[in-house]
Amino acid sequence: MPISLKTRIMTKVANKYRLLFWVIIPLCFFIFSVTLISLFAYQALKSRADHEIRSTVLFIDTVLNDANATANEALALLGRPCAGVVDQLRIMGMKHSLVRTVNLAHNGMVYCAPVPLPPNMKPRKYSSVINDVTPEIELRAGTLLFPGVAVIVLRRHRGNDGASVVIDTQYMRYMMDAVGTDNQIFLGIKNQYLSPKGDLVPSAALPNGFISVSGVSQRFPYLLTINISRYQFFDYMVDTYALVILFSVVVCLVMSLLIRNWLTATTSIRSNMALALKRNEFEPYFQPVMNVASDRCTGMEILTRWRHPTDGYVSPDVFIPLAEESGLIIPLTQQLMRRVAAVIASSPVHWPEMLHIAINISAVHLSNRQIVDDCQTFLQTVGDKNIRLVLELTERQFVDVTDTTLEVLAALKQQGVAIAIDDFGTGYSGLSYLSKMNIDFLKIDQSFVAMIEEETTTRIIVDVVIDLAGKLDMKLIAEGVENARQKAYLLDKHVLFQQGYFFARPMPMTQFSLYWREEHARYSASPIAL
Ligand SMILES: Nc1nc2c(ncn2[C@@H]2O[C@@H]3COP(=O)(O)O[C@H]4[C@@H](O)[C@H](n5cnc6c(=O)[nH]c(N)nc65)O[C@@H]4COP(=O)(O)O[C@H]3[C@H]2O)c(=O)[nH]1
Repeated sequence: MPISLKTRIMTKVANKYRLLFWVIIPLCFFIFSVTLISLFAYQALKSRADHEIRSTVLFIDTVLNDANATANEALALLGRPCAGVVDQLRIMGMKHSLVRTVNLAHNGMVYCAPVPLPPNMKPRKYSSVINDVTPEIELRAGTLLFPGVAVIVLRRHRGNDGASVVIDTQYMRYMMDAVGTDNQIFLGIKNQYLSPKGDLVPSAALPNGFISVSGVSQRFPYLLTINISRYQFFDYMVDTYALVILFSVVVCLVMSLLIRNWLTATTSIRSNMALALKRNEFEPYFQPVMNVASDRCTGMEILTRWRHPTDGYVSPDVFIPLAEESGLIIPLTQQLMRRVAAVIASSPVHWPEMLHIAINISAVHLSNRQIVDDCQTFLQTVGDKNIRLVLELTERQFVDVTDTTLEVLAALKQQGVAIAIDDFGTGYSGLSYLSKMNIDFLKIDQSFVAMIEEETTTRIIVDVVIDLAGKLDMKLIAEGVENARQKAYLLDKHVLFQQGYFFARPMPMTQFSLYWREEHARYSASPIAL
């Protein structure tokens, strides 16, 4: 059957999109690793900011505690004439490096300050809030004497009188920097924020961070906020995880290269396969199956070989799965059957006993009624050459036993075609599956035959497989027999039909014709049944 237009178009489209994988898969991997790295960086920055805030809160609380103690001390001076206490206020201010001045107020108006107020300036009125427990704090852009330098004013009240302590924020900001942060810490009191530069920013104008972390003091009514910008975040990520990012880029490139090479190879195999079919590049090889009791050839397994004109030998383990995937397996098998039938038909040899010719078919073939016609054509072509056609179905592929499959199997049986399960012991078939499919032969997989020479415990597996096959009452063929010990062991277990390099390797058509003639000449006398 010629390769259908649909198959050709589908193969072309599949090949085209397949190539995208070498870009998509590494790209997905890269996106995944960058996402993971970003999550790590996000978590690391967040917990670093948390830590910075906790340390800064501790520090500011200490400063405010000192200021609060000073204010409490100053409260004791309330009511006394300013001239008598102003020196004490000065000394109190000097005790703490961050305290700029200590003032006393009466009826909400400052009446005593260490530095005389300019005569044209009225001191600010005290807040009406009277709270003896928590001191009141307030941010100011500057004082009357130093208008451009932001301060915190802490007040303690006694009725409408009170003491206020003015705290310099400049040192506080230096100290905040000393916590070792690159992040921007804002100190929020009431509706204003003190920026790291010393400006006062209203809450609404606070810049939005990509990551925002806040913390409050348990003791004083203020808030600290760190806003980490997107730029800072990426900067940190690139700085900290540069090696990991580089590593994932290298992995992506290598991955992309490997996938690309693999895809190009398989894609070229795929597209070459259609051409190879047209050019008859697939060749049947013949591997004899022996009856070891009589040492005679009773069958041949047909194995496809592809010798590409430029790429050389391509293993069936590579091109058969690709042919199955792309739908080329059916035309490939049909071509093979035609060629094998033609070789047998053209040979002058007429095999004295029934010779089994086993063709490998894929599971998909059984759900296609075309196989019945193909077998019919094969049998008609070989005519009276005394050939029994065997279809070998690998156990590694699952066959969905549908009504069509059963119809196909019944039709094949009627034609006298036998069914063998290849690679028995490695795949899907359960007992009910085998009985439904009406199987004639089981081929013990070569991996079990290889176990024969291993330790007794491993060899038990071979015995179990042989026993199971025997109990299923099917004829057994062992494949992959490579030496006399394996042959003898299998014979001892009554596995008479054996195939493998020990007897003969798969051979091309020319060699097969010769082999066939020789075998025929030597053994045509005594009949053997398979
Ligand atoms: N180590 C060892 N190997 C041995 C020995 N005797 C035979 N072999 C190899 O074992 C494989 C037996 O074929 P399989 O199990 O049907 O396994 C086959 C079969 O499943 C598949 N295959 C080959 N030709 C076709 C085909 O035309 N159609 C389909 N659907 N599958 C095919 O490809 C598989 C591999 O085929 P090959 O490479 O030809 O490999 C063949 C054969 O060359 C031995 O003594 N020792």
